[in-house]
Amino acid sequence: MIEVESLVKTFGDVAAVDGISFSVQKGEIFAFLGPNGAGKSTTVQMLTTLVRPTEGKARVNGFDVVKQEKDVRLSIGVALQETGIDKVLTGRELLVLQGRLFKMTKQEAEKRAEELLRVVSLTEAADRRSGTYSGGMRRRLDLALTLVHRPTVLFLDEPTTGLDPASRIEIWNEVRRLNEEFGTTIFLTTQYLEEADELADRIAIINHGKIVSEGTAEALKRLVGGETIAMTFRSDQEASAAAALFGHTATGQHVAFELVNHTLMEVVRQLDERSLQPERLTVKQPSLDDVFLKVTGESYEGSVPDVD
Ligand SMILES: Nc1ncnc2c1ncn2[C@@H]1O[C@H](COP(=O)(O)OP(=O)(O)OP(=O)(O)O)[C@@H](O)[C@H]1O
Repeated sequence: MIEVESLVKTFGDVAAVDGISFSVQKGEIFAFLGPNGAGKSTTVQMLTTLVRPTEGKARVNGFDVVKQEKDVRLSIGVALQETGIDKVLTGRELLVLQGRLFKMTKQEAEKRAEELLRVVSLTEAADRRSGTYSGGMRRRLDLALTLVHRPTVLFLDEPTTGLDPASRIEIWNEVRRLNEEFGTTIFLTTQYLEEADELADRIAIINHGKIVSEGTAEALKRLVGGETIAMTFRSDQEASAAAALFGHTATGQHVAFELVNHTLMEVVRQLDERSLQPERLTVKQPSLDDVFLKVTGESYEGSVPDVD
């Protein structure tokens, strides 16, 4: 549905997007994950024909984004970072208007509005002015507006940036629903590792205009190794004895190692057999933060503003 080959966009000396290639299959949710200024919006703008690539090729729904921009536009839905929704009209009125812009009859547009209000759970608020909606509701209305003409590919540029945690979860549910109910292919950008992890079938990490890693969340996490176990014992002696059982050394009362050669159950059983009881035991899964650090050498935290 989306094929991108060596795509480049430069602004003066700045390579905002620096030779990226990837493809997104039909029905997939694909996330572009990266910090501020990584090149996410510029990529979305090229794929949605709003910005012309400097070099490279991209096709969306089989249409070339430069040579067939009109066909691309008619087959996609786009929700950009800033929602430009009129505040005076109601949610329903805006949806009907959008349908009319896509040349639907009044009846068709009204029927479609009703359907979409249900899809994004705004039926009850349908006849209120959209200016009275919360941030989350406005984003949901924005999603509905992008769906009026039944696009097969949907582009969402940072759909939850600036939203509170509860509204973010609402949006996630809607995005999943669209994908499941209509089989819509979704390309989304996000600064939030958690969001990519929650929603995406596949993730590409973008940094300084380049894709630095790509795969499922699971595969990306495997890059940085497996689970790690961390234990704290009452004494250094106990910690040393416990560590030695698994071929490791303790640091004071602490023992930590990756669960490569032993399962968690084996570790617990062996400790129990020798009456070694840790005071604390935690098992940590690798996170996408760990992946980001590994593939970019930079910490993800600190590059992203807090939402709440
Ligand atoms: N119109 C423009 N003119 C000049 N430079 C630009 C323009 N648009 C983007 N850039 C630069 O290109 C780089 C990538 O920007 P882009 O907006 O694509 O990043 P992003 O990953 O979407 O970040 P954000 O989360 O802040 O939107 C940045 O360094 C940005 O300053």
